[in-house]
Amino acid sequence: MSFMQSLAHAWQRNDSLVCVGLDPEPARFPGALRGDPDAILTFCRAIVDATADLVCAFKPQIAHFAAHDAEGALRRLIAHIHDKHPGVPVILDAKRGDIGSTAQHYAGEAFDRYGADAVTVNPYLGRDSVQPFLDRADKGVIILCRTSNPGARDLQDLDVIDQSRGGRKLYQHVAETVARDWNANGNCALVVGATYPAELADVRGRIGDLPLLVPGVGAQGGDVQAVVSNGETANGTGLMISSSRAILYAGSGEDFADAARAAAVALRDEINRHRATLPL
Ligand SMILES: O=c1ccn([C@@H]2O[C@H](COP(=O)(O)O)[C@@H](O)[C@H]2O)c(=O)[nH]1
Repeated sequence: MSFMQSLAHAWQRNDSLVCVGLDPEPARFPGALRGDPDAILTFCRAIVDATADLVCAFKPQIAHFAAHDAEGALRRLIAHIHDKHPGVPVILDAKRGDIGSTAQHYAGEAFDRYGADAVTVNPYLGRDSVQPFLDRADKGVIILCRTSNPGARDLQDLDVIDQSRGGRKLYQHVAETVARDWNANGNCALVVGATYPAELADVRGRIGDLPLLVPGVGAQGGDVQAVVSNGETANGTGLMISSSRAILYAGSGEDFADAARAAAVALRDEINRHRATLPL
């Protein structure tokens, strides 16, 4: 099944737009895990098993593994998700971007080495840098558009002139370019931060039903109601609303996985209260 098919099924099956971000920070792990040589895998696997029926996707962030020399744990975690929770897509948050010959290897890293179903990429180097990802038609390519951080304004809001369509902001140009030109295989999505609801509405207005990965609720303070009302599609889906720290570190004791589950239930229910249309 392709990433887009898995995502559509997971939205329906779990009645959820929640994406749980897997950002392990060993310093925040419960004391019981501190002596565990495989603590990153143990922690993330417990979170996954406690929340898999509540999510439309999982999103491990590669730096949180690589910084701890834990790429092997990341690979085994993704294999565990596919094995124990088939049908829940895995988005590798790697924000890759390089010239085509190198991007080819980044695509192989995400999809073949790690077995991810989708990967985040940076469009700054242009179409040829994203092409090796786009060519993997069964995989999702989730392109940075308007990110959640304060500095998103520095470049993404710059006015640009498009010869055929006049003035617009850079993120608006990215949104339209991806929806119109880069999505020939139907495998593109965009990243838009929850912390900028007006820009989220603007992007949704430019891209039809293209899925949006929306980080920034929870620890970054994004407003859930605004995200849903400004970002959902007519059938009440179209969003992967991602939260990492607010779910992973909801508890700090041995019951951390139960606390994470409770936080994921609360987020799913809050989102669903604001959805215009719930799937059948
Ligand atoms: O615009 C972006 C793009 C990616 N991220 C990533 O999402 C999570 C957010 O973590 P929280 O703990 O829920 O704040 C993290 O992995 C970021 O690298 C983002 O925040 N904004």
